[in-house]
Amino acid sequence: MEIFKEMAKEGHEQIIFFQEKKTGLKSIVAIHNTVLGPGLGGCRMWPYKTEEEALKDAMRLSKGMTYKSAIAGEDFGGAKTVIWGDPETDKSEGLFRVLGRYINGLGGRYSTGTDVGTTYDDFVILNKETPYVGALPKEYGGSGDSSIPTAYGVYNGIKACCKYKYGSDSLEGKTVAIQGLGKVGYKLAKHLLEEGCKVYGTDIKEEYLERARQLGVDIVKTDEIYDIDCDIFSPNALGAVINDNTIERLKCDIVAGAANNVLAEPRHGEMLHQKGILYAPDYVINGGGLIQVADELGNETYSEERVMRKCEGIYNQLLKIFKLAEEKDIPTHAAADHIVEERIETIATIHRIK
Ligand SMILES: NC(=O)c1ccc[n+]([C@@H]2O[C@H](COP(=O)([O-])OP(=O)(O)OC[C@H]3O[C@@H](n4cnc5c(N)ncnc54)[C@H](O)[C@@H]3O)[C@@H](O)[C@H]2O)c1
Repeated sequence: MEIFKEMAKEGHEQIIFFQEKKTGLKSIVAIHNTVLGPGLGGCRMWPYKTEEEALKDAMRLSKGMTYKSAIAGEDFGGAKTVIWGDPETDKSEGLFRVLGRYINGLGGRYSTGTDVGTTYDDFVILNKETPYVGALPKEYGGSGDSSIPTAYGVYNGIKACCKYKYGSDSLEGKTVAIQGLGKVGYKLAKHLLEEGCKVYGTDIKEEYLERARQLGVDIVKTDEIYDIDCDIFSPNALGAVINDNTIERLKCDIVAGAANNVLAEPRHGEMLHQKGILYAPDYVINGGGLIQVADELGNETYSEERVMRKCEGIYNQLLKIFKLAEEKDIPTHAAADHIVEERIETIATIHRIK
């Protein structure tokens, strides 16, 4: 991979490689864009097959964070850390403390937090070496479980989709198929059932199925979720679930859920557009967690009320995106990208004024 060429193509500002022999740390921090503010993005730990795979993932994820932060109206840029290692076997106090020291050396240009393969406990350790970490548990002065605002944001986003598609944001009597009943999916199901939806759901973990069943969710087999005749299909488990195989099967009007990178490729957003299925772009509707961390890091005191209010703002942001997509006759994900790029350009212009 020609790193400088790839950085220039995707617009990355900086990539930092950290290693420390004793602890076995091999880590990459990719800072994509800091026009709006310092880089913000979680830390993923994954047993990548190659160095290049780790680097590509850091670059892809950091760019995604720029877009997520920008569309949420936050004054943070996009960045991400990856640790090249197995979260089951390679974690240690030393590893997270040395990473904390290195991140501290960036002087606030980047703040981190949890992602796939890392936990709150890892960041309580890392926090001993740097204050540049968000979403710590409440007992450690952090803002706690980010799935609460994320689920609330998705719920508000689904209401916006219904407003646009059906002319009313009432969810009463609507049928929703939820893929993944984990932290976000379960809380989302609760919001939807409270508002009179019929909810189908699936997961691969038996204990999650049982607690959802008790809530009133109709459980279906994992593969059946794509075939449910429903108003809304809500992916809250894996990425790339909107692809050539599934699009043909979907019997819904709306796709709206928390999962990241829902579209296998951008062309699948175009395919949904052609089929008349309204897609709530993932990085817009699942911004609740980012909004929470940005509030924790960007203010002297964290305010849960402020975060929940901002999550309600996802409703209007989506309506704006849908309107633009309609005006330009483009897919909704492209309309969201357009708004992000416009905001970054505007703020860059403003920052030039001294
Ligand atoms: N938690 C947050 O604040 C947040 C914020 C933004 C985006 N997201 C994204 O939302 C999604 C859900 O996040 P979460 O925090 O609830 O994670 P989670 O791990 O608690 O839940 C995901 C669930 O999906 C289930 N699952 C895995 N494979 C499945 C399959 N093939 N079919 C059905 N279910 C399957 C898992 O068993 C798990 O219960 C993830 O894609 C995550 O990246 C989460």
